[in-house]
Amino acid sequence: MHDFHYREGELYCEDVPLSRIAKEVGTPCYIYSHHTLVRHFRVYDGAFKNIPHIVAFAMKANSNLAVLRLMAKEGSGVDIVSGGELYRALKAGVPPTKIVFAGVGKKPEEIAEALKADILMFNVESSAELQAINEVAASMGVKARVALRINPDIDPKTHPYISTGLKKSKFGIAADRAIEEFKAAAAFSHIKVVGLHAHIGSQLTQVTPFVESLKKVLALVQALAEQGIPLRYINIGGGLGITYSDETPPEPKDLAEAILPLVRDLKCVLIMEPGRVIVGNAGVLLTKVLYAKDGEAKRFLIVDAAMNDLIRPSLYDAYHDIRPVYEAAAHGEKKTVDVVGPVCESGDFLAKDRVMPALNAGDLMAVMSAGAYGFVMSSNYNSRPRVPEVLVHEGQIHVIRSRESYEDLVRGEEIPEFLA
Ligand SMILES: Cc1ncc(COP(=O)(O)O)c(C=O)c1O
Ligand SMILES: N[C@@H](CCCC[NH3+])C(=O)O
Repeated sequence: MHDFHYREGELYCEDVPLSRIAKEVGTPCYIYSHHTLVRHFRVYDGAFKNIPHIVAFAMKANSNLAVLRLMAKEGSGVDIVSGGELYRALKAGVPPTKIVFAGVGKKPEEIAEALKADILMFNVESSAELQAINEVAASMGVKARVALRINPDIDPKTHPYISTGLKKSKFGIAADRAIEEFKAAAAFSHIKVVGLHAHIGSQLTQVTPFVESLKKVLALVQALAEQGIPLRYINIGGGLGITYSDETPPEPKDLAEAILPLVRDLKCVLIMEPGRVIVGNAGVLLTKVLYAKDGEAKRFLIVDAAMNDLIRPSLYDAYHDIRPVYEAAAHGEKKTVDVVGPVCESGDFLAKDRVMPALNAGDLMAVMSAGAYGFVMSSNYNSRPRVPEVLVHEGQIHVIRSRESYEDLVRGEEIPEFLA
């Protein structure tokens, strides 16, 4: 995260001190580095430059319009999972020719919207969905391009909540039923089978599960070609992990090195759906200590951000590094603390039993590695307005989503006449 660094004792994002953002925008807020976002995209995309490929950024990780626009400008496509994500992608100017649509529960309206936009393809997760897509396409007089998402039954060795390619998972079609499903798909009047998709999980820290999954995919691609169903696209999903604390995940070039020899001679376009690896370490959540409280057993730092702003610690027991904005504090006395928010839940914490500098009320701190699955998973729980998102670019602070107001909180709610 070298665009987030200490300079003269203070934490900066690129050339902007975080204290300036706190002053101008307030806390809590999400802060993204434009420079890091672009660099991460280019490193990933560049690793695969020797073969025909599409990077379809998994926008579920961060779907802010400005982030999507900058990705599109870099040549990225997107992996979407809902009509809402399609709407955002189109609004941000992502070309439909680079949009792929995954998810186990696509609704007929969403399928119609995607067909109308003429997206590249649907990643189909069941035979019932295939039928639904065929019906919607028939009613619109078009043919839907699809890839079947297979479940390769590979253990990605990550958190169980973010494993997606095991037999017991709800995602994809069992690999041993794939040929049968592909044959059925090819027989539909309004379906054109163009690819095969597999995504086995998120925050992967080893290359081996990717390779094992790809080997299963390639065996199927060959078997399908022999049965007269040639495929043009192979989608290996996303999932590359990042360093939150001491993980040492492979870099995109390591992934490319392991994968390219296996796919080089195929006449296929490789699609990849990285999310976290592009945006995770390009963002932080800036928060302020409201109170320090010494409880019976431990010390609590009560901050103005909470589980509704960043749910990963509460949901997955995920580790996010926390750094004081003023470096002097980092070198001061350390204590074991819980960093907690104001939400009325015991599970509302950003760090538990963390040995960290003894900060006090008014101190600013940055929750690191919060660019992926941060703001997008935030909620209004406890009627807390969602926080702003800020993009730093060439010394400027751009508010790319403003802080919600109390009016925003009640938008769409109504008290019916009979209660008047
Ligand atoms: C189908 C699909 N593609 C891509 C991704 C992106 O994953 P990650 O953010 O781990 O790269 C996900 C989420 O795990 C997914 O479900
Ligand atoms: N939300 C998860 C990742 C989910 C991946 C979705 N396919 C996380 O924060 O780690």
